[in-house]
Formats: sequence, C-alpha cells, structure tokens
Amino acid sequence: MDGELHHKTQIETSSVQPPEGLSISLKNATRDDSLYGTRPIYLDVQATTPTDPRVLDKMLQFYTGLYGNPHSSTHAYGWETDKEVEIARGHIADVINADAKEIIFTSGATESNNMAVKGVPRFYSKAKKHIITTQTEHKCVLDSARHMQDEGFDVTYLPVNQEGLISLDDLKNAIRKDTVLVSIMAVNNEIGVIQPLKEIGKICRENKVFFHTDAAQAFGKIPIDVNDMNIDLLSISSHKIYGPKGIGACYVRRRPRVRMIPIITGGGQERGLRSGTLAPPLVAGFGEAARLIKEEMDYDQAWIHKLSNKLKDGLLSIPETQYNGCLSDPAKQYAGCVNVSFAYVEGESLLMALKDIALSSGSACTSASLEPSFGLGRFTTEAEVDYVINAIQLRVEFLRKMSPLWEMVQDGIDLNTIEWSGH
Ligand SMILES: Cc1ncc(COP(=O)(O)O)c(C=O)c1O
Ligand code: FES
Repeated sequence: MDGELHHKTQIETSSVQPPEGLSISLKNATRDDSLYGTRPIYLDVQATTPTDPRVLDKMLQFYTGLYGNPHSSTHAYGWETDKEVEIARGHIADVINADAKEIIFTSGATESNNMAVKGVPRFYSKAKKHIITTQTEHKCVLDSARHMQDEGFDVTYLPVNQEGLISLDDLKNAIRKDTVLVSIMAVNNEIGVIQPLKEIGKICRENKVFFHTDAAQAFGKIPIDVNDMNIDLLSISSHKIYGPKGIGACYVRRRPRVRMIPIITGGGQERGLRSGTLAPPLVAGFGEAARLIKEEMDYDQAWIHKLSNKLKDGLLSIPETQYNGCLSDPAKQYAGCVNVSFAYVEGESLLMALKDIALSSGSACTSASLEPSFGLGRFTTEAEVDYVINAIQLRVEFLRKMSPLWEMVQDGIDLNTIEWSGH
C-alpha cells in the first residue's frame, strides 16, 4: 500500500487555493437550509431517494385518523386500516406482475435478502446444501451467504466480467444436484449494470433451483415480470423509490410454492413468514410510492436518460476517464447510475474537492483512481447536472496539475516502464 504518499498528497492539496473559476462555481453549489446550513447537490439516489410529497400526503392520514391495528379483526378501526394495507400490497405486486398475496412486508431490502438467502436453504437443508450468488452482491446478501457457510452450506460466488456481468455458462456450470438457491442482484448499486434476469430465471427453473434477486435498485426502474422471468423471490426497498425508510417487501412465489423458515416468528402475520404488527403509515406510503413509480415509469426514465446522457458525455469528455458499467448494450445498464474513474487524480483529494456534491464512491483507497457513482432520479434537475459537469471538469484539471504522475504522462513517459521503489 502507498499510504504515506497518499496522505501526504492529501495534506498538500488542502493547502492550495482553488483557481478563480472554481471558487465562482462553488458559490453556486450550495442551497441554504435554516436547519442544516448549506447542503450539497444530491446525486446519491442509490443510497436513498427524497420522499415524494405525494407519498407523505398519503402517510399523514395514518398518523391521525386511521390509527387502527390492521390485524384487529373485531372492529372498524382494524378493518379500515387493513383495507388500506391490502390496497398498498396490490400496488407493489402490480409493479412486478405478482399476486398481492405474494408480497410479504419487511423492514427493507436488507431483511428481505436475509429472509430469502437464509430462510429458503434452511427449509430444504436436509436434502440441499449449496447456494450460488455473485461476488458483487450487496453486503447483506454476501453476509447472509457467509452465515449459511457457518451453518454448513457451500456457497459459490460467481465472478463478473469487466462490465460487471456474470457469465451464464459459469452459472450453469456452478449448479449442482444439491443447489437450493441462486441469488443474483438485478441492478448493481455501484455501477448500475443489469444482470440477465430472464436468462438466469430460465436456467434456474430448468434445474429446479429457486431464483432470488435483490431488486432494491431495480424495482420500478427497469421492467420486471416475475412470471416471465421465472423469479421465485425478489427483495424490494421502499426508500429507493421515493417512499418512506424502514419498510420493504419480499416477493415470495406461491405457485410453484417457495417454502422458507421465517427469521421473525410470533403472531403469524404475513402468511407466517414475518410476524409483527405492520406499520400502516409506512405500508401506505410504500404502496403509494409503488403506484406512482409504475404510473410514471416511462416519464421518470425518459428524464433520467436525458440527464444521464448529458452527465456521461460531460464527464467522459475529460481526458483519461473511464466509464464503469456496460457500454456495449444499453439494455444491460441502468442509466440512473453513472460511475466514472478519473486516472491520475488522487482519490481522496477528488472526494475532498467535491464537497458540494453528495455522491457515493466505491473504493476510495487507491491513489491513482477513484470511482464516484452519480445517482440521478426523479427530482434531479438539469441545472444540477450542468453544475456538476462544470465543477468536475475544473477540479479534475486542477488536481491533475499537481499530480507528478500526470506530469510524467504529459511528458510522454510510459508509467509501466518505471520501477517504483518501496513496492
Ligand atoms: C442492492 C441493494 N440491496 C440492498 C440494500 C438494502 O436496502 P434497505 O436499506 O432497504 O435495507 C440496498 C441499499 O442500500 C441496495 O442498494
Ligand atoms: S492508503 Fe494506500 S491507497 Fe489509500
């Protein structure tokens, strides 16, 4: 590791004043907020989305009049809330062409992923001992898989190629007689690549293996049909679709039936798969968010595509930048996630220089490159994208001016020919 060099560069960077153009653009960056002061431009919708005001509107009535327990079956307070819960369940099912009865409410995609990756193999553990997933899953899937290894299961972690895609041949070759579950995410949260769900589902069905997909980043953003794609279990998160945080769902197929050992037991709510009193305000908000995302999918995606193309063109016009994701086939890339590496820019320095933009970064610990992930959504504006393109162009240029590596490249030195001391 190049820790010393890394951190020295960082200190030097912070003591240098930005060029004039940069400070002018910085002034326009922030919004005033009486509670939190100035806030950066929000380009991190993979982490969470702002709540749609229409969702909040729906939720408010459950904090006032509609306070009944939806599981109270003996009086009107229970019935009226239960009716609303079932309407919400229907909206969520509609997005993925499921039956409302197949939607199990949970606290979010983390819980849904735990439920599927642990619950299904545990139920079939007498006969089956093998799980297949990928190396690029969200931590909650990877960690659930590790737990199952501790319980005596074998887990195959499929690799992905340069574009982040798994190979279907790898999947076919990995399936064994005792494989119980394949868990492969729909849209990757860091680079936005879309795995071939329909092809994976077909392979799983032919081999009688259950197919679970973590669709936290995909639900309502790309078309998903659980029947056409042979998906048996699917994880959903409300706060990624402009709904409230703390709620999600797991789609669990009824025909052919998927059985599982529940993680949370008790009163037997949610078909016995997830006990506990539901939170009607969250359920109703989630349902409204699902209704809206289905109704407005074409409109949202057209807007996101437009902004995404603009951002991508703007960032890739900077020399020595690389797009991370699938460029060869637009059908395999979710446009709302733009991940770009900037060569010869010290990673943490760039993050420091982008304090007026809220974004995610993959691995910050590499001195030569950084992969910021820009997340665009329903409420992102064109002016914000214009600002970000301009700010990044100026700052990458500024940071490269201080980079000895960049200077050497400009002088025509091939960095691969250099023998670095201390490595
Ligand atoms: C791919 C993926 N899976 C799971 C999760 C976890 O979702 P939740 O916050 O609803 O638990 C996220 C969100 O961070 C995600 O991006
Ligand atoms: S400390 Fe080595 S790359 Fe960050």
